[in-house]
Amino acid sequence: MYRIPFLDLPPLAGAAGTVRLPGSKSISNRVLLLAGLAEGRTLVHELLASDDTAVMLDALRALGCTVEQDSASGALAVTGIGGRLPVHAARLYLGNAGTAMRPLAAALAVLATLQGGEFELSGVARMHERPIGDLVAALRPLGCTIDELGTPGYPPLRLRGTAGGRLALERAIRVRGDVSSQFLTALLLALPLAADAQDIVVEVDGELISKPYVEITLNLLARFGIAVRREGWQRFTIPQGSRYRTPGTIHVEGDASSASYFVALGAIAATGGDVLRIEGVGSDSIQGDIRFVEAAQAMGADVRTGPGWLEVRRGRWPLQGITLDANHIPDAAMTLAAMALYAEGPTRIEGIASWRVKETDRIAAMAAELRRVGASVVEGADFIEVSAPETWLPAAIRTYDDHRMAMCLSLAAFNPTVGARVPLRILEPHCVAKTFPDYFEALFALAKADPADIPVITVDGPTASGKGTLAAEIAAALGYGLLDSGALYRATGIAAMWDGVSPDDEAALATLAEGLDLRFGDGADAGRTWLRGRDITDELRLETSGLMASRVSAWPAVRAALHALQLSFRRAPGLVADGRDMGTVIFPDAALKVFLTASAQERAARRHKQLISKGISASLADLRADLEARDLRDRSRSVSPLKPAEDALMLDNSALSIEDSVAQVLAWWQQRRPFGHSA
Ligand SMILES: O=C(O)C1=C[C@@H](OP(=O)(O)O)[C@@H](O)[C@H](O)C1
Ligand SMILES: C=C(OP(=O)(O)O)C(=O)O
Repeated sequence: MYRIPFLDLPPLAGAAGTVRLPGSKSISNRVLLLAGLAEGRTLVHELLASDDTAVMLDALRALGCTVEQDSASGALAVTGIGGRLPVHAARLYLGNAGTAMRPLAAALAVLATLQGGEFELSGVARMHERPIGDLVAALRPLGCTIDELGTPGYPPLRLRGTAGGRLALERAIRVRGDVSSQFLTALLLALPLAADAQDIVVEVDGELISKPYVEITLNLLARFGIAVRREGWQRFTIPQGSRYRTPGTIHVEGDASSASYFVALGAIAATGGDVLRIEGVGSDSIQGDIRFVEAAQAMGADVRTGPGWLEVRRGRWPLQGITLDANHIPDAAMTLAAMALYAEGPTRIEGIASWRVKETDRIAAMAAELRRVGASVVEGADFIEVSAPETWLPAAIRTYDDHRMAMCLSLAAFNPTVGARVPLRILEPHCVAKTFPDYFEALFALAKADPADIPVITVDGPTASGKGTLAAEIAAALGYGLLDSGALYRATGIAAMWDGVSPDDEAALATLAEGLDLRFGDGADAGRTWLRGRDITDELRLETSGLMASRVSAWPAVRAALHALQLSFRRAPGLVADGRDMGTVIFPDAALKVFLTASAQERAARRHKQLISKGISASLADLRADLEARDLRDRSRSVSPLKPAEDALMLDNSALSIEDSVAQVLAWWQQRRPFGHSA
C-alpha cells in the first residue's frame, strides 16, 4: 500500500493481464459477524484484509471471540460466542465501516437488552455524520436502551441493558429502508439472537434502496442456518427457533465492487488483442454489484464471464454515454461516472441519493473531481450527469478519505487512449485501505505506458556519497520503483567470482551480465536481492564486491549488456535510479537529475562508521585512499565516466542530514510537476 501524501500517475496508454481480487467487503464483514455470534469454529477463506474488516475483527476479539490463523488451511478461524455474551462492556472503534457499525449496533443492542451490558460504538469523524437514526428508531420500541452520544441520529452510540431484560417482539418491527439498506441488514443479522420463542417479523417502511445487499444478507444467513422468509421487499420473517449454525468452512468471493475498476479499465484500455482477466468474481456471484457488468456492456465494454472470472476487452470506442437508474449498484455506479470520461454523449446516473451519506458526499465529490480533469458535470439531489472533457487537465485529485474516489479517479490517468497526455495526482491514496489496500499496485501491474511518459529521477554520484539512501528515500516518498544500478555491477562481479571469471575478461564478463539471473525483492522483501536464487543482500555490500564492481563496470561490453536490463526498470508510476551514469547514459531524458557529492573525508568517515557499526574494523586513512583511487578510476574510464549530466542539479551533502537532502530533492521535483498550485 502507498502510505504517502500523494501518488502521481503518469499518462497510461493500455492495460492487459490478470488481476486477482481481494475478498468482498460486504461478504467478509457479514461472515465475520455471523461466525462471531454462532457457536463453534468457522474457517473463513479468502477473507478481505482491509481497514473495514480489521475493525470488525478487533470488535469480535473485544467481545470475546477467538480469532486466529488456522495453520493447516491458512484460513482465519473464528470461534464465536454462541449467542452468549462473555464480555459485558466494551468500547468499539469501527472506523468508517458501515458494515461493522450498523450490524454491531443492532446485535449489541439486542444482547445488552437480554443479557445485560454496556457497549459504546464510535468511528471516524465522518462515521459520526453517517445516519443511523432509522436503526435506532427500529430498536427502541423493542425495549433497547440506546444513547446517542453525539448528534441525535448518528454515532457514537451507547447500547445498554440489565440482565434478564426482554424484547417486545410480538408486533412487526418497522424500519425505514430509503436511507440505507444496512439498517434492515443489521436487524436481520441480529434478531436471530432473540428468535427462540417466536417468529420475528421485520417490515420495511418506504422504498428499500440497495436491495441486492439485502440479498447478500439473506444468502449468508442461510449459510449459517437461518432461513428468513421474504415477502417482496416489504416483509421479512425470521422463523422461531432460528439459531446460527456455523457452516464450518466458508469461502469469501472476490469483491464485485472492486471488480468494477478493472472492468472499466478493460473497456477503456485493453486494446489490440489484449485482455484483462479478473479472477475471484464472476457469473456465479451472490453480490449485486456484479450487475455493473451489464452497465459497462451498455457503455461498450466487451465482457465475457464464467464462474469466478471475468474477461474484458475494449468493445465500442469511444464508449457510449448511458442513462441508468443505479439504485441496485450504488457503489459500482461510481465507476460509471469515471467511464463517462471516455464516452460519447453524457452519462446520467440516477437513483443515487444514498451517495450523499456514504464515505463522503459522493455526488458533490465526484462532480468536483471530474470537473478538475476537465469533464462537464451536472449534479442534482439524486443524480449526476457527466460529459467527457474537451480538454484534459493535469489535476491533483482530492479523495475525501473515500476509497472509491481514489480508485474511480485513477482511471482518468488513461487519457492517452483519447489522445491526451496529462499526468494525474491522487492525494491521500492510502484511503483505498478501506476495501482494497493494494489497489494501486494491482493497477500498475496491468498498466502499459509509453516509457517516455514514465518519470525518472536520477541520482548519480561517487561512492559513499549516500546516493543509495537518498534514492531509496525519494522512491519511498513518491511511491516510485528503485533501481540501484550499482547492484547490477556488483552482482556481475559476484557472479564472476563464483564462476572464476577474471575481472579482465571483458567478453566473458559481458556474457555473465547478459544472463544475470537477478531478482530484487518487493513488498515484505523490499531491499533484498537474489542472484541465481541465492540471497546476496549482505554480500552485495561487502567492500570486495564494491571493488569488483568498479573493475567490472569499466568494460564497455559489460555496460552495454546491462543497458536493456536497466531500461526495463522504467515502469509506472515512476523510477528513481541511482548510480554513476544514470543521468548521462541510461536515462538521458530523466525529468530530474541530481548529482550528489560529499568531500572525500566525509565519505570516508561515513563508510568507517558504517563498518564499525557492523563490527568490522577498518582504518580511516585506508578507506579514504581506496575511495579516492576508486573516484579516479570511475572518473577517468573511457566509457560512461563518472561526471554530472549537463542538466544535473548539484547537491553537496557533506553538511546535510539525510532528511535535508531528501527535502531538497523533493522540492526540486515539485517544481517540475504540473500540480504545484493545485496540490
Ligand atoms: O450492506 C452492505 O454491505 C452495503 C450496502 C450499501 O449501502 P446502502 O444500503 O447504505 O446503500 C453499500 O453502499 C455499502 O458499501 C455496503
Ligand atoms: C458505502 C460504502 O461503505 P460502507 O460499508 O461503510 O457503507 C462503500 O464501500 O462504498
